[in-house]
Amino acid sequence: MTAPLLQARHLVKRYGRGARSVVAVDGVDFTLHRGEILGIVGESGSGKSTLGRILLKLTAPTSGEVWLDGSRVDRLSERAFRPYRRTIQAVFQQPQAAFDPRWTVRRSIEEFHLLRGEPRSGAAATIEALAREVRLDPALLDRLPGQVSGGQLQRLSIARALAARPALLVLDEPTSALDVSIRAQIVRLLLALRDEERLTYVLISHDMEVIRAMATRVAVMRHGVWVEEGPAERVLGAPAHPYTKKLLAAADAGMDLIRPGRGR
Ligand SMILES: Nc1ncnc2c1ncn2[C@@H]1O[C@H](COP(=O)(O)OP(=O)(O)OP(=O)(O)O)[C@@H](O)[C@H]1O
Repeated sequence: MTAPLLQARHLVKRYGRGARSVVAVDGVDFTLHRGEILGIVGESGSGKSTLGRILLKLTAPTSGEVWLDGSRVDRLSERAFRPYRRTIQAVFQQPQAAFDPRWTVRRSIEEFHLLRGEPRSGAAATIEALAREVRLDPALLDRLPGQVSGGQLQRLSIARALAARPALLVLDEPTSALDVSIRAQIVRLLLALRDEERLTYVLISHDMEVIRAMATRVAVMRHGVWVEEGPAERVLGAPAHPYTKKLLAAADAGMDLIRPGRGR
């Protein structure tokens, strides 16, 4: 068996101090192997995004460890972490955040590509190939972010993440801002890319349908704690924890019990 791609060891994140502090992540442990899709579900405020941000090194854990590709990375300086920025990339709910509204999407992807240390020569061909990878006409690259649809912009943000040739994508509510009809297309695209690019995903979603369609493993998070974790079929088909049962029943009844927060 190959070494795990990602490991979390007893991660804790506390925001603030004293009586008013919030423990957003409360002792999370897991090991993720290549090719897996780990779905993380839980109500709004359960700590899913905070966990994703710790993995991406966008926020530091209060305690605990993150191991990427066999190396401990949570204590590294930004400079020392730079090579790992290629390994782990993110796709967020609002694709607009990945693009400068004044630039063509080509320029935003190109800048990102250069930031990742890729040479300028060949960048244009690479970026057009990336557009095709996400099943878009490269002509769209010359538009501003406001001149493409939400679904197209999410595809472009996936292309931007792929520009780094990552091994792992943290997908934080990647379909939640999209129309229902577009969601299925993005799910199909992400599944196809996982196979084509041998990717591994951490998938944060409040949408049980998306989790059902994609996850190979599911973790259920409540108040910062993983109350249940296991193979997707088992957790979704025969949940053991009462909270998981409650979430699944709410999803079956069409209730949006775990709607994600917006605008943070
Ligand atoms: N920067 C911050 N400062 C203080 N508290 C925060 C901060 N970010 C998140 N929190 C708090 O930490 C807890 C977990 O939030 P988090 O956004 O990780 O949950 P979530 O499960 O992703 O929620 P949602 O689905 O609504 O995005 C919440 O109580 C939230 O209010």
